[in-house]
Amino acid sequence: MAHRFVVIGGGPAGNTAATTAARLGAEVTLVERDVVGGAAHLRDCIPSKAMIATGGAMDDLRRVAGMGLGEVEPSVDLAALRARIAGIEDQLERSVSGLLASQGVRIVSGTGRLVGPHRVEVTPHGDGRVEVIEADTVVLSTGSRPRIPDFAPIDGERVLTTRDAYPPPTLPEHLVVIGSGVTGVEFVHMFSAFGGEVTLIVSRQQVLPAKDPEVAAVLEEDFLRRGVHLLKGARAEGIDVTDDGIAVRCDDGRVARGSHALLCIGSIPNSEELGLDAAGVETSSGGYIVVDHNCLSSAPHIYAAGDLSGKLPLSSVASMQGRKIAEHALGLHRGPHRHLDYEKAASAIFTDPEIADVGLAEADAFASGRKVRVTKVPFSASAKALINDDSRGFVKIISDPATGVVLGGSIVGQHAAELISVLALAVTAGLKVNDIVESLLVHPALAESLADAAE
Ligand SMILES: Cc1cc2nc3c(=O)[nH]c(=O)nc-3n(C[C@H](O)[C@H](O)[C@H](O)COP(=O)(O)OP(=O)(O)OC[C@H]3O[C@@H](n4cnc5c(N)ncnc54)[C@H](O)[C@@H]3O)c2cc1C
Ligand SMILES: NC(=O)c1ccc[n+]([C@@H]2O[C@H](COP(=O)([O-])OP(=O)(O)OC[C@H]3O[C@@H](n4cnc5c(N)ncnc54)[C@H](O)[C@@H]3O)[C@@H](O)[C@H]2O)c1
Repeated sequence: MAHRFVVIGGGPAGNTAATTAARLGAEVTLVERDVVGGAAHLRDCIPSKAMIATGGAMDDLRRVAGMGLGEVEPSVDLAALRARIAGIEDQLERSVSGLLASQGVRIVSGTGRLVGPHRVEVTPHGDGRVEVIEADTVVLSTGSRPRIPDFAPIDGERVLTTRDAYPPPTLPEHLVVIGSGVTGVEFVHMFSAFGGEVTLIVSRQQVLPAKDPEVAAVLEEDFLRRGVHLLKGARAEGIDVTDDGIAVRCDDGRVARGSHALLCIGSIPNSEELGLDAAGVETSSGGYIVVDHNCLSSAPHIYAAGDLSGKLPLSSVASMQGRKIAEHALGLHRGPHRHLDYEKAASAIFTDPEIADVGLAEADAFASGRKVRVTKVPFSASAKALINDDSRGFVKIISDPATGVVLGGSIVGQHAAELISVLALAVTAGLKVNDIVESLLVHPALAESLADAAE
């Protein structure tokens, strides 16, 4: 009998686990209650990037003077933007569903939960019959949802979670963004590019508190240039909805007024209704499933992946976890294999300029006393950056001074999210700075700055 592989949740984690397991010969069932492709993925990650791309196009048009062209003042067509976002979601959902179907994965539409160590119960939407599916392996990949504190009267009109904002019913004249992590700064960038006024409530003294201060400073400079109001050292603790807008009350007595408020204060895992006790699956105090390096939970055949696993909450990481789980469950780890190393995950923040990094951070190396070589070149020395009329930012490479092996790097500037792939490959494959220096790259190209920094 084929291995019965049951997945609850069809986001990047679940659908990659499903297609990989099917390719390896398992009999795969995928249970999804909402949207195949993933609610966080298709209703946060992707639309936020699509809206940022639209804002970026507007910024490019405003910059045409620098390219020797006449000035243009673009405006947003809200209906066209809404249709663009819906079109992208539809196309990606169809493409993921098509891939699953082509691999023979059975998709069951409904809400899944464990009713025993090897049994998953699915409650369909509407009047359908409750189904119980027997499983040899279960993958829990139900993702996360925006955290909504008691003080926030979310109405989807003026007080929004991120999922209400692609785009919101009306374009904010003045948006107050609460929270300055990755999500918060991307939204500040997005709505200021659309031409609105933006206030950002920053709970610490620096936006992106987890990032390199040098990188955060470049972003703050851009925000100030755009006229963004930064309320530093303030935590939101109340939101009042008035006739003509909103007022966000902060714990230090300051009040941020605007037309709309947007919560960007993190996510919580979808774990409460999964029947975890019925299968002996342990969770952390935050509700994440406790997993080992193979994403295996405290139950020997139940895995967790994606945001639910409490590791690095990125779509790219979720997919890789899904792939590794299927390979582990179906015995591929008995041969040579590479463990998932979260420290080597590349990530990017889609602001203007973009910010991307991978591997060891300079600050972490110094904090741990590790000897590293840090080399940095600005894009102002790049012919391509000058041709593009945007020479902001830099490339920084962290390497081992003894061996030359690339340990990490960060890039701030145009196309940083694409360029970081070269360093991600170097970090994963253990390449040396000389491998980059001796690669014959295209000229003129921004990637040449990587070779210059590796020199
Ligand atoms: C604003 C924002 C922007 C982001 N941008 C990026 C980015 O640029 N790059 C990046 O890599 N990551 C980004 N992320 C993170 C990324 O979206 C998540 O890490 C990723 O979607 C997690 O994948 P997942 O499979 O765990 O969860 P999801 O994508 O949420 O999929 C989980 C699925 O499980 C389903 N489900 C839940 N409970 C049940 C149940 N009981 N039964 C059946 N189905 C169920 C849900 O409907 C959902 O479809 C962003 C996140 C946010 C909030
Ligand atoms: N481009 C990308 O890849 C991308 C984009 C968005 C999110 N993500 C993923 O999602 C993860 C979570 O990011 P996030 O920004 O959604 O959450 P986060 O938890 O990293 O940041 C939330 C911020 O809100 C602040 N905060 C909390 N309560 C507050 C209050 N009452 N008032 C003011 N500030 C408050 C916190 O101090 C924190 O700085 C990221 O680490 C990343 O993995 C990725």
